Amino acid sequence: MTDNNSGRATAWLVCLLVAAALYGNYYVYDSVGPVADLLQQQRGFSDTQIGMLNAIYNLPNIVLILVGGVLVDRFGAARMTLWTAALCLAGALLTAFGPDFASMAAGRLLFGIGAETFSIATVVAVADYFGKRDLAFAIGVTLSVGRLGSFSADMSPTWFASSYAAGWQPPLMIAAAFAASSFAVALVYWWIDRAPARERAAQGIVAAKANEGFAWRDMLHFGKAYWYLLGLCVLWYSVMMAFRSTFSIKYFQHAHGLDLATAGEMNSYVFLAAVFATPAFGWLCDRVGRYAPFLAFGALLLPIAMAVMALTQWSLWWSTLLIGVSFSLVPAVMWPLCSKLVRPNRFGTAIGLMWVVQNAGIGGANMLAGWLNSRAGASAQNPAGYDSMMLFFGICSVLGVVCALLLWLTAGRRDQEAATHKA
Ligand SMILES: N[C@@H](Cc1c[nH]cn1)C(=O)NCC(=O)O
Repeated sequence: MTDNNSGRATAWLVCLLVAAALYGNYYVYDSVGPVADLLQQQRGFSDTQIGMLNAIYNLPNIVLILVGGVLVDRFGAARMTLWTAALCLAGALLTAFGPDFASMAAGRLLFGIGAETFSIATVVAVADYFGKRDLAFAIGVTLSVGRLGSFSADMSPTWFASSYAAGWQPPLMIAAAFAASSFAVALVYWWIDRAPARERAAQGIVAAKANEGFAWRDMLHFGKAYWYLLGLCVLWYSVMMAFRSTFSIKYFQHAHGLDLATAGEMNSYVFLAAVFATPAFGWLCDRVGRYAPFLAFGALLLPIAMAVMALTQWSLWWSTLLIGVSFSLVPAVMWPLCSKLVRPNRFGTAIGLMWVVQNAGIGGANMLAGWLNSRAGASAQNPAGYDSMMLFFGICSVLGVVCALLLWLTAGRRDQEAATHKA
């Protein structure tokens, strides 16, 4: 389908539409943090309630994304992108207009149920159109535009200062508007996909999906390389998300003496680096035709960054640089490589299973790291109290490197070979 010029043009159009849809989705994902203080001051929400508005996103997905992945394989990426974008819009509206905490939490729950399956559908959409050629670059482009959505949400107090001055609700209404634009773009993608979907059906891909029913059994037949990839996904995302999204700013302040603004800025550079570097690394992997060695290199940078932060007094620019490269390289390679390790009609299920464990891992790492800090009394007066958290993150990231090396040994000697031995 993608061998001729019009096929390539359609593929890039779909890639850009999916990227635009992901931008709105990631904006809503990160929209609670900037209004946290206003919610506390104006609605009297406690820290626990604000934490719950984000936690409620992850918890149901420990079970639900697997179903979402199976549904993507069964009904196709375009239909699932559209349906889940509608769910996300409903969730964002309820969060913005909910009269009390319970309805706001229900809104975040609805958004979470839609958003993770939506993300799977976007990766599968790109894989449907790009096959082998330029796949990592195209996935890198969509992820990078998604990261721009996260970055925009972080910057929204500056960009939409007047809405923040008006209170907690207008910024969440802006987030709902981004969810609406994401739905509109998903609708255009679904419309464009109708003819190519018929073509895929004629080639037997969709027919195979529909006839084979649910795929629980198939998961047991994913090859060894897939399970090493899953191990890396859980360990790497647990450290990356629990550290960078939850504890890094506080750690920079207490253990390295940065003020809040500088610590926040230092953290946001990781997002900004990923906007540019993710597609660049994807492009490089496509050109070189190797994936596993790049993945192992990206995974290795994380424990090195942890060691630099915990064991040296080097400038935090070094660890930010290392984490920025790792945060750009690993996702740019992980999802294209996953598509090479399983059959196309099981790709959604394969990502779904990875994200089930990933969500549990991120939730567990957040809780364990918080408990380790509290137990050791970590604070500005006691920076050594963060040592056990850093050791925990260090061990997880080293185990991630072990998974990446085993993956390289199993499937990566010539990555292309993996495609011919799919589970
Ligand atoms: N399961 C998602 C988690 C996420 C991050 N931001 C929004 N959702 C995931 O792993 N997505 C791929 C990624 O690297 O963002």
